[in-house]
Amino acid sequence: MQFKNIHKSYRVSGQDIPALSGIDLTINPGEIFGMIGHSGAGKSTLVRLINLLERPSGGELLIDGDDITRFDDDALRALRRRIGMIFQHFNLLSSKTVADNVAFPLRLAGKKSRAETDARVAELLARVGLSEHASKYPSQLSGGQKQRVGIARALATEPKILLCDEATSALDPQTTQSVLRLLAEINRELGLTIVLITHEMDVIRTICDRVAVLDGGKIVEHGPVADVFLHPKHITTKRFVQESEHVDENEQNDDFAHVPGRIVRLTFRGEATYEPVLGKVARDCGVDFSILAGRIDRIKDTPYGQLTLALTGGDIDAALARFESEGLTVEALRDA
Ligand SMILES: Nc1ncnc2c1ncn2[C@@H]1O[C@H](COP(=O)(O)OP(=O)(O)OP(=O)(O)O)[C@@H](O)[C@H]1O
Repeated sequence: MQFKNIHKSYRVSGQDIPALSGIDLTINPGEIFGMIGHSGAGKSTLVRLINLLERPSGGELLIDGDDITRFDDDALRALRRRIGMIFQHFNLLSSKTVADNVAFPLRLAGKKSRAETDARVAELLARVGLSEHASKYPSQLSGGQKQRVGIARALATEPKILLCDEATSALDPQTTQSVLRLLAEINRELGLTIVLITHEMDVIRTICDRVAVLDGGKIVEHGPVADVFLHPKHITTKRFVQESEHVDENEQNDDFAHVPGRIVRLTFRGEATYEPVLGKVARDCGVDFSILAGRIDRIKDTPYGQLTLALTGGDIDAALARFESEGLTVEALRDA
């Protein structure tokens, strides 16, 4: 999927108000791509362009090499069957049972017999863990269960792409994790491309391979999740990272004002996270360290650690060079 210089404006009271400007982006088949941004950044607009719920005002949007903005009605209908979507508020039909909600897109497509539809619905409900709830109505389900119905319905027509519009924003943290696990499993097992938008860093950190940060209708930073979030460059990305880590960098710098030594941040990734590098290098170089801040976490399946250290004594330059040669990233936060 390729966005080429995509622009989108909305006409409001006779004026064109830009919502997206100059979006250039490639999303690879089979990846989970996240878009993060604050309210009004343009996330919903961007995701809704992919199935042409909104039309771009300019630029090209290629899927499998075809510019979908030029599709006629038939091609567009076929495209939409290849793209499933789930929503923040689930958008289930309240007067239909769980099974009928999931069957709905199959009946619309009109290609399957009754028996085939029933079999497909049973298979989808089993996949999302709702087999026992087939004859319930949406009002009898929890939020997480409703989103599972949404996922089963979105998968009914065997899409290649799944769009998730703030799909976990109405759910509590535990339910969010279980829905994200289900999405990751679907991505792995069905090879589906997932594009999700969110304002929550943790969602991106948990399942995305790559991320784009949107601000004011533009992509301000994008790349592999670990690169973008461990070494954020743009102020908006830095704020998302700080919010998710509950860290106020200014406050922290004030706290460190009275700590002697050179202050550095070390980032460990993958297997290096569990290596006893710190002690070894400190000993070899005669450097003392105090740990000022730190966290160990995972980005998707990869562990990482970040430590803020004050270094004193010994050969600090040699220690920093050793850290780098051991594969850690070293950022100088304050010279002595
Ligand atoms: N149908 C519309 N008509 C007019 N303006 C719109 C319309 N939809 C979105 N906008 C405007 O376009 C900009 C981007 O909105 P969009 O909904 O894409 O952002 P968002 O990042 O998804 O925000 P949120 O998380 O609040 O939904 C905003 O300034 C919004 O007011």
